Amino acid sequence: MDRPFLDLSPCGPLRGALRVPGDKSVTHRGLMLLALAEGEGRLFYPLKAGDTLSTARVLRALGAEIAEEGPHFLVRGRGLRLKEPEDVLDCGNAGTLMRLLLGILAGQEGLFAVLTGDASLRRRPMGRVAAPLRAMGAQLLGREGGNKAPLAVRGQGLKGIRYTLPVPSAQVKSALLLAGLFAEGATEVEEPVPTRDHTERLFRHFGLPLWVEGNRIRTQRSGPFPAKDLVVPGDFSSAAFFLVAALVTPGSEVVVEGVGLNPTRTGLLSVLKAMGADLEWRVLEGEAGEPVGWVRARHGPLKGVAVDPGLIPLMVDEVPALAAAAAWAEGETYIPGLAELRVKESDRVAAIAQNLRALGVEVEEGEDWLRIRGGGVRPGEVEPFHDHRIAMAFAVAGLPVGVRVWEPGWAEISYPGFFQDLKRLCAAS
Ligand SMILES: O=C(O)C1=C[C@@H](OP(=O)(O)O)[C@@H](O)[C@H](O)C1
Ligand SMILES: C=C(OP(=O)(O)O)C(=O)O
Repeated sequence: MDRPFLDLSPCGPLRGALRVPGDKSVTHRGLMLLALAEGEGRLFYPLKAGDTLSTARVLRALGAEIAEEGPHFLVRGRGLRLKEPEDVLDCGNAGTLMRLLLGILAGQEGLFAVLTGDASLRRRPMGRVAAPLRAMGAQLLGREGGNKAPLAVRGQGLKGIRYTLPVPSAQVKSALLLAGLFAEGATEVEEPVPTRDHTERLFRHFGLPLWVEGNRIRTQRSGPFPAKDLVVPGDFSSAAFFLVAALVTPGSEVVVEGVGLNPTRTGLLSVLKAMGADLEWRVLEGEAGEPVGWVRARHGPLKGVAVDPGLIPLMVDEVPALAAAAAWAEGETYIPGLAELRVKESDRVAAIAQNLRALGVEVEEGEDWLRIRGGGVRPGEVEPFHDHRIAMAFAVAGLPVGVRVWEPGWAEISYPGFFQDLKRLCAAS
């Protein structure tokens, strides 16, 4: 069978301004909370891509009305009570959808649902949400004792628990906070290291119960709450590819506008700065409690660094983009703390190592670390391993010299139009 590919010829300087699609994490959560709210609310400038369209489809099967209004979504919520779906709920490729939805469905008393996903999602660990949800009283069954989808859930009366996250995961934290909205008593999550806090910010936006003390986040059962419009900022994770593309391509200068700059997402900026990157950014406004602004990146020399493992949860989806920058840096970059990358859409540690080697870069791979010897790449072929971030990161790594990207369509999971935007900025020079 012929596999699709895209040949990117060597790109001259990238120049110009760009708005990236809406934030994926905020879109998933905005749709879910509006589906649980009472009345109609609009989600302005959401991400409409593979993952979030899966969320819209699944929420419709659970009785929410979701209409498209140009680029926006108009959602009529169910007032906390979802409808029993008539068929299996297909979460596609979206881990965030499956894990957060398990939290919501666990507390929908009497409602039965089966969740599945594509081959990648069916390989990913769900025990991390199933175990604490069961401790709250959830009834959950699935492959490997509830660790792998397909998963069946029958909603129950839940009881709040106190839970310390064993892995830094905003998805686990969010699943428990969402379940806590339906549980008796308080639900408290302690996170040893900070992870993205979009759920907390959206709870505040919708006036849902929330207390944060240091690294402890608490909620409790909520009564019906009214829908409220929400503006979705641009996705920093999508912006990251263009920032790195500009940093590694001689003569480039790119500005990404209207992008979310939530500090629990922007760890990459600190690491790139430490590498000597010519980067500037400003927060200009807030939307739904999320800081939004612009970031400018100019090409210049980069040097290798040893990354602080504590920063990884604040840039967990940007490690493939960082690896692309490291390939062009002078000297060695050491990236520890990568255990979680092994259980993403692909084994990202292995996928990064393999693609760097395919582009002629020397790399050492440990169980949870990478050591990348920089100095530039040579033309080659990139294998996404069915993973959007790998496809985009290595398109960028190879951009200055030209690269073939196999199955470029994977980028559409989080960024429809990625390659068009890339070509437009290259052509603008
Ligand atoms: O909560 C979220 O929206 C996300 C959390 C992260 O996953 P983990 O919670 O598994 O770290 C991240 O990798 C994913 O892309 C989105
Ligand atoms: C890990 C990701 O998403 P998810 O876990 O929602 O599939 C990602 O977008 O990089």
